[in-house]
Amino acid sequence: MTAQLNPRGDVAVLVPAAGAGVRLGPGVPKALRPLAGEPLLVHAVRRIAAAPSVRTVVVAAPAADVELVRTMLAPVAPVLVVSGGADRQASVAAALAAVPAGPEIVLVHDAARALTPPELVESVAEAVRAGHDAVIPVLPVVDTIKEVDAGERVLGTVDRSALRAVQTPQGFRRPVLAAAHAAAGDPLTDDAGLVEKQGVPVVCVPGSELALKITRPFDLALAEHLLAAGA
Ligand SMILES: Nc1ccn([C@@H]2O[C@H](COP(=O)(O)OP(=O)(O)OP(=O)(O)O)[C@@H](O)[C@H]2O)c(=O)n1
Ligand SMILES: C[C@](O)(CO)[C@H](O)COP(=O)(O)O
Repeated sequence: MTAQLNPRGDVAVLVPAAGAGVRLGPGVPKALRPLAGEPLLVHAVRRIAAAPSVRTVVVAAPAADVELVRTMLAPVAPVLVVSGGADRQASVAAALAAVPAGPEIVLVHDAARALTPPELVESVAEAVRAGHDAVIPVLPVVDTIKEVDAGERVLGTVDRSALRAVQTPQGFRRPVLAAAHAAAGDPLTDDAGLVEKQGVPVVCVPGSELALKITRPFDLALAEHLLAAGA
């Protein structure tokens, strides 16, 4: 039987969760590290599953932890779990290959963005449903940005008014994401980048500060505080 959430939903969410978390410091793979007593991945999947449009969730887990992740997520939501790859792009490709027939909108969402609210999942999906091929949530850049050389000498100041910090979930019409991954070459850091290479327009929607990527120890501490404050 296919693992399904809302059978009337038109969205599949791919959750790359196979990263090591090197920048977070030594320990188990990042998606399995505890945040307020539960693994990051549990927080992430619980919020995805609360989005009414979501029909299918496919998690790309660390290769050695596929069974562990299946057991861990069974009480949270019906999900498919596959083995992730050597980089994020390979993990997304493995999850994409496991999406059953049905959903015509595919979102890609980092397990590391564990506090992302279901409303952001819905707003990205809705923008794809409204006719966009590819949609990314973004925030304005708040710091002054300098370009530097290899010796950390400043070459100049970048005009930040045209820059955006990109989050996930990133949403795509399913054939658009499939074609972009089929044509993929060297790994890129996000799926929109693959789609851009195909010449497909990518549009932005407002992101959420709660969708921060837990990357360094400070981010984990911040996420703990946000949860304690009711996020
Ligand atoms: N081989 C990989 C590498 C990353 N990811 C996932 O891609 C997301 C974004 O990656 P990032 O936050 O950079 O995680 P890590 O690669 O684990 O971080 P680091 O570079 O610090 O090791 C994470 O949910 C991570 O689990 C993945 O599924 N497979
Ligand atoms: C996809 C992403 O979350 C967009 O900001 C990000 O690029 C992934 O992080 P990584 O550290 O580059 O893997």
